[in-house]
Amino acid sequence: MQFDNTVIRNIILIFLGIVAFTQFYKLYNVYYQNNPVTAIRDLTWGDINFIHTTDTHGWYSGHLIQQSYNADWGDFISFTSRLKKIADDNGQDLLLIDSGDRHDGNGLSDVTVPNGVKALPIFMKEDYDLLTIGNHELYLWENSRQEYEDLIEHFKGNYLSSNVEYKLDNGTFVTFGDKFKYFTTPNKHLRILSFGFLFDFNRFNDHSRVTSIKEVIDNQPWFKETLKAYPPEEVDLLLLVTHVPITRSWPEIYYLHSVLREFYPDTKIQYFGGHSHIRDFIVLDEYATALQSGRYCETVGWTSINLQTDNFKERYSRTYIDFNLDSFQHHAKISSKDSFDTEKGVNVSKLITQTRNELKLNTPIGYVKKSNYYIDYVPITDSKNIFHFLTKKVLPTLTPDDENLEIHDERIIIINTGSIRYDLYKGPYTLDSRYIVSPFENLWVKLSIPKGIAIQITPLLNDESYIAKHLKPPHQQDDSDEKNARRQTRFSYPVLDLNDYDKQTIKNSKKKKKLTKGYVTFDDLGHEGDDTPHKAVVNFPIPNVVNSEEIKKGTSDEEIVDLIFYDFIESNIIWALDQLNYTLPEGKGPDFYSKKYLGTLLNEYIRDIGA
Ligand SMILES: Nc1nc2c(ncn2[C@@H]2O[C@H](COP(=O)(O)O)[C@@H](O)[C@H]2O)c(=O)[nH]1
Ligand SMILES: [Zn+2]
Ligand SMILES: [Zn+2]
Repeated sequence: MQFDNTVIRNIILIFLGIVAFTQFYKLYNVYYQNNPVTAIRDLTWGDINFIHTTDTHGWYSGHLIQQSYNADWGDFISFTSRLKKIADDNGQDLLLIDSGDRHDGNGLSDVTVPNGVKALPIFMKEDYDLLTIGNHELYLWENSRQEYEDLIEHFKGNYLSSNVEYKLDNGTFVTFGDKFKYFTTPNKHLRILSFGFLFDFNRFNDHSRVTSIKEVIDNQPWFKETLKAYPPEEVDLLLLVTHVPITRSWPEIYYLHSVLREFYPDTKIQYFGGHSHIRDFIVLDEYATALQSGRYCETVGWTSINLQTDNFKERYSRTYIDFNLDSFQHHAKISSKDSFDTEKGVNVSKLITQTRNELKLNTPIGYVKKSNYYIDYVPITDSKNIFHFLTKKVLPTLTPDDENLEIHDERIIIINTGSIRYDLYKGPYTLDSRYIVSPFENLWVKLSIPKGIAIQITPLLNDESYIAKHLKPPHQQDDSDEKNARRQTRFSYPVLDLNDYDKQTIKNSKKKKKLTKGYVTFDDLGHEGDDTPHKAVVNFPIPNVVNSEEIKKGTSDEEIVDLIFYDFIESNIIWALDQLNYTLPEGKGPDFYSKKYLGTLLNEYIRDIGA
């Protein structure tokens, strides 16, 4: 068989092309091994440096099935102790700050009575320089009492709370810790005046009291007297440890800042925020910034300040450190785990394991076979959305505790979406999983009202008014106006081009095989704050409330139906009825319906039916 030269030449060319491509692909991989796009971005150190945690919500075991957050509290303690050594060796200061919310959302804190009794001693192993109180320390008296009797005693003088008080048995109100602290840092001898604030939270238990920041500033003389007692020439840095979102759409920090600037026109001011569970960094002016560090031990926040430079860009740095060992060891500059571990850190990790065994947190309840169920990684209409799963499958299994209770043929069951705290992942569903997803132990109550009224409640609560806004997942409370404002207008240091961000994110997402999913944070300093580049996780919008609907077609609006909801959102339901000009019959408040918590319903559904 005669082959003409062309065919032979083509075969050789194809062969050479395959060889060249193979070589190129090998070189491409070698390049990425040495320069992986997931190369961890280094920390920038300054005269004074801060490690910040907030909204840990009991996640001290770490995330057992998420590699990106595989470090536990013992590893975190080893990490901060290594960083302290680096700071001391360089004559720099490093302060550890926590912004509260240490309960609700993890079996380690929530499975005990009272909540937190085993988790808080683990939290307290970390030597925080300053910490404050979150709203989750105030829903239940038992948690407020723990703060007052245990944490404040333990953190002597470092627990600041300028607008929250605790009621003693004799009825007098006292400060949770101290209203302010004036101190000097060990290495740079910086003189710091610090305060601790909580947002204007009104669901505090009757053994506590929150006064709004504005009320404290305007009507409690002690605050301005303190500012006058420590004039600018005696203060190198003002430090505000808060459980307040720093986002521009939440005004409280900005009011506080306007007053502080009256007394301290150009003193450096560092704010730490919390509550809305997002990573964020805001530039308030050229001598003031605010850092917020996510949630659930997914993030360790970092910010540094160079106090001497006149150049804004050299003055500040911020990093959101993924809560994992690779990141921790990278920033500690210690490649071997054995050398990275500290005795205290190892002992705390052992205590966590021992506590988890004692609490039987890994007890299997069932198995999530079919899918992951996400809070907002997929739209609410998607069968893989957890609210879709709960409203279609789980809530309809709720039955009244009293079988003699008067009930009607049709019913609507409403939950606030903020009551669901984390995605539900495929795999073993354990006692821990139940608290991770649905930790709150609210009673179900019932109102029997005309169908025409009942079907309007959910849409009404899902408008963006303030009263309803606090019912959705915290990170979704940063409303879309704020997100858009953040993307279009930038503070003048530096002016960021929105397109840069989009280009970078699209570029990153094109390297999908090299990037893990995770946070891609766009803040006032740009989009390279995350220490580990990720492929962005999408957050679809989530409403304030969702409901299951067991309503028949064709029945009239006057038909009486049962509206069932958490007692936690009773005030919001009553508000909605008022908005609808519906008056409940005399003495017909909500009736008790069931004390089978949603978490228990979920357990039974997964155990008996499977998900
Ligand atoms: N159904 C319930 N939802 C609750 C309860 N306590 C709090 N929440 C929800 O959490 C957010 C606040 O969370 P945070 O971590 O940002 O402080 C709140 O707005 C509610 O949506 C509860 O007992 N039951
Ligand atoms: Zn929180
Ligand atoms: Zn909070």
